[in-house]
Amino acid sequence: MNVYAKIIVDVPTGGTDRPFDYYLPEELARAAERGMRVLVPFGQRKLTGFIVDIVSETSVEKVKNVSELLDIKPVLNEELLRLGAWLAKETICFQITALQAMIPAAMRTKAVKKLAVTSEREQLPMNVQALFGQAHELAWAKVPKDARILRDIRTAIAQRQVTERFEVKGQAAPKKVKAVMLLSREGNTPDTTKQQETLAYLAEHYGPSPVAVQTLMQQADVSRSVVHTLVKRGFLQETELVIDRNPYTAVEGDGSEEKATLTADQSHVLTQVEEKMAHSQATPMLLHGVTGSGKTEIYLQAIDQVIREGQEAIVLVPEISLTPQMVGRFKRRFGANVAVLHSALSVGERFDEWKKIQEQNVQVAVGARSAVFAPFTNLGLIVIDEEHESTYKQEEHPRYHAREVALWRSEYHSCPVLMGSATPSMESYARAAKGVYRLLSLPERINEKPLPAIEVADMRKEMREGNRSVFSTSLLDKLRDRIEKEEQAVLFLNRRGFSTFVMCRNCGYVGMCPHCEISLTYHRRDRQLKCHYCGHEEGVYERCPACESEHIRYFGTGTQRVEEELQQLLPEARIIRMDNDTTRQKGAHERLLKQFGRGEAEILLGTQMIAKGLDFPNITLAGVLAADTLLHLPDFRAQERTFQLLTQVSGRAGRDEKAGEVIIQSYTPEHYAIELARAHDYLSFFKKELGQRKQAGYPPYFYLTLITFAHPTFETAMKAGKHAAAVLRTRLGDDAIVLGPTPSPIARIKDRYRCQCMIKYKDEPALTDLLHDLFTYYQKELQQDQRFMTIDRNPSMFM
Ligand SMILES: Nc1ncnc2c1ncn2[C@@H]1O[C@H](COP(=O)(O)OP(=O)(O)OP(=O)(O)O)[C@@H](O)[C@H]1O
Ligand SMILES: [Zn+2]
Ligand SMILES: [Zn+2]
Repeated sequence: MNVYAKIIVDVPTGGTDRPFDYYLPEELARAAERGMRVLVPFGQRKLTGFIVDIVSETSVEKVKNVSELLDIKPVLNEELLRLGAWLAKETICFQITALQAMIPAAMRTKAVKKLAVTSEREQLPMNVQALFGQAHELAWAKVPKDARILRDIRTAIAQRQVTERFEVKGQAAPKKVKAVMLLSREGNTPDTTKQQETLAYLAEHYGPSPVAVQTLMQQADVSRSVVHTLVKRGFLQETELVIDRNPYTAVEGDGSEEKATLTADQSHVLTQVEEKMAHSQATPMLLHGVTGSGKTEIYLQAIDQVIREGQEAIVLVPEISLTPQMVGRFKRRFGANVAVLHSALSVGERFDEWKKIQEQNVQVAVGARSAVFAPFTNLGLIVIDEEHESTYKQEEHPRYHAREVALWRSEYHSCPVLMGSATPSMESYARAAKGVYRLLSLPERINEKPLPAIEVADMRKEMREGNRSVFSTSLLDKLRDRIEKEEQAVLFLNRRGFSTFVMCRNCGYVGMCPHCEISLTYHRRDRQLKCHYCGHEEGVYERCPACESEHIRYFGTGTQRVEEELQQLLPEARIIRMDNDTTRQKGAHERLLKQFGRGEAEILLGTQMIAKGLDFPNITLAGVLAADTLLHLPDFRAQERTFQLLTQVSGRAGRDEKAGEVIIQSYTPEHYAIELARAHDYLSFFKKELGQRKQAGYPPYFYLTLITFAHPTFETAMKAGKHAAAVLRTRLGDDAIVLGPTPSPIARIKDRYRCQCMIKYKDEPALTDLLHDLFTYYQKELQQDQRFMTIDRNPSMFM
């Protein structure tokens, strides 16, 4: 009997967006399974593809052979294959794009796949032993694709005698750091007690083993010069240490931490979650809990129950809250039973974590957006922390929202989804209000600690009274007070809010990108002007290109400028700045937070990245420098985002014994988003905002789909837009509103003019098919250029 594979090949174009039939030669047919990757001849090339089905007949006359199997076992199981088909349909993308999104990047790049022996060589089957010879590792390319060998390798993998690894060129090189080790210098005594203590610490904790200098400095709290002196005097020897680049494997935790005794509110919530788990009900639950109310503790205890039932759990966390601090909480509770999936990991490391899941070595996966595809087979719970975060939406194909994927998987596995937030998204809270989601709530902080008092500083008034600084009098007073009391403060600055551009003060000329309709950003460090959309760079101007005047003003990056001003105003303050510039280096984020945690500074000044997850007892003041900057972005979610951000930032203050205070600086203090954040009144905000959304026809009343056309000539882009709008208007129901085409808010990117159509609708069952038709039509129109048209369903960005 002949066996054929239906294969989705890796060519993301309209014409190839269907399975192609290939013949499976007998020796491959025995090993082949749905969900494996293969190499196949396609035109003149060899391409990778996914087997989506195996059949015994084909209507194709000249079928070609599958050249090679690339996997020992399927990388996509039945569930994920189905999910892929659903993703492609719902988000309007090619099937290959959807399938690729679900596997680790290592499998998509030119990584070299290797097999490595992980046990006694003698235990391996003879033919596998022979294959490895004396080597410890073997490139996959060298493995004969013979069914028997493949089967034996597969058994060896199942028995953990052999493992698969990916090596990515360059990235895989292990990182070396400076280290020291103890030398015995009997009879010699160090000069100072600090030196003595350091040696004692080393002897006790590391014995004769080397330790990284950085680690020693932190753990034993010594300066580099002490270490240096000990080396010079022959007590220590300098050496190098190969360190694990994965910041999370270093995160301690053996799973021994005890559960907290829950408060009555917490118990009530947990009982409801466990009830849904016990009955295998795919109920979506929205946990609305104020900041510091103990939501994470509930996740931990619910997951504990999942583990005891022998099931698995996924925890989604926004990228920026996925700090070692956060991961540590899971590791302390569940130890090695946790895999962490994070984009900060190298491609190879992420594959290693993914494999722990695939090989069922762990029951918990914690990760950012794409962790929603974790290949578990027996899910008992999916948690989405900070469910309102916009980063759960992927802004490139496939443009999926992790929440929607989670809901799909929860149906498949009949398990609940638990979404938590102090400021739920309008969409989710509306669904909860309608009873589509079960609403759970934690209205109070742990131990009835009060939420911090919030004061709004009216910056217009400050200005009128002659204060031209970015700090209100009140904020400055309170900062001085904290420094005196040896307490700490966090200051938040929205990155987008402050000028980072260059302007001529004589003629008003602003440096713009020659390819994109957007001003260039000034990078002080390398004295360059850069475009954040296309990467265009130019040197800073000495004279204005328009009028030749020398009066050019270069605004520093927002936080840097603010730091300088703050230091001038408060010379005694020790400030730690956290922004993209200071955290670019790997591990810098964590190092700065640790410094702050140890009290090495009174003020932590930063961007979005400090708004979340900080849990330091000594923070008693939080300040928002410019609350209005987010408010006035051209986006219907601007108010909602402002409210969320202000609430998050406020949540950082007074989480422990000492009470907290918050100052929000604003030019429009009477705006409801600011006023209601001040009052800690989510519900009123929700109602007010809901009214606005209804009036303007936005979600949760209407669904949105955004279609963007881009082309080197403006007319062509508009023409396509007009055509699409006309088709949509005739084919959609009377309730649907088609807006545009209009030029996009950013009218040109990478030399392509952009215009957009917006569809607002309530119920359009035919829309998905119609969008697919349009997509296919425009794909054909324009052979090579894929960027011509993008379709974004439920968009979260409108630029
Ligand atoms: N039942 C409990 N008893 C004592 N302490 C608790 C309890 N539950 C949580 N905590 C502690 O209270 C603090 C806040 O809890 P947690 O971080 O779980 O809240 P959260 O709602 O997730 O916070 P946020 O959303 O603001 O990050 C933590 O330090 C946590 O260890
Ligand atoms: Zn000028
Ligand atoms: Zn540009």
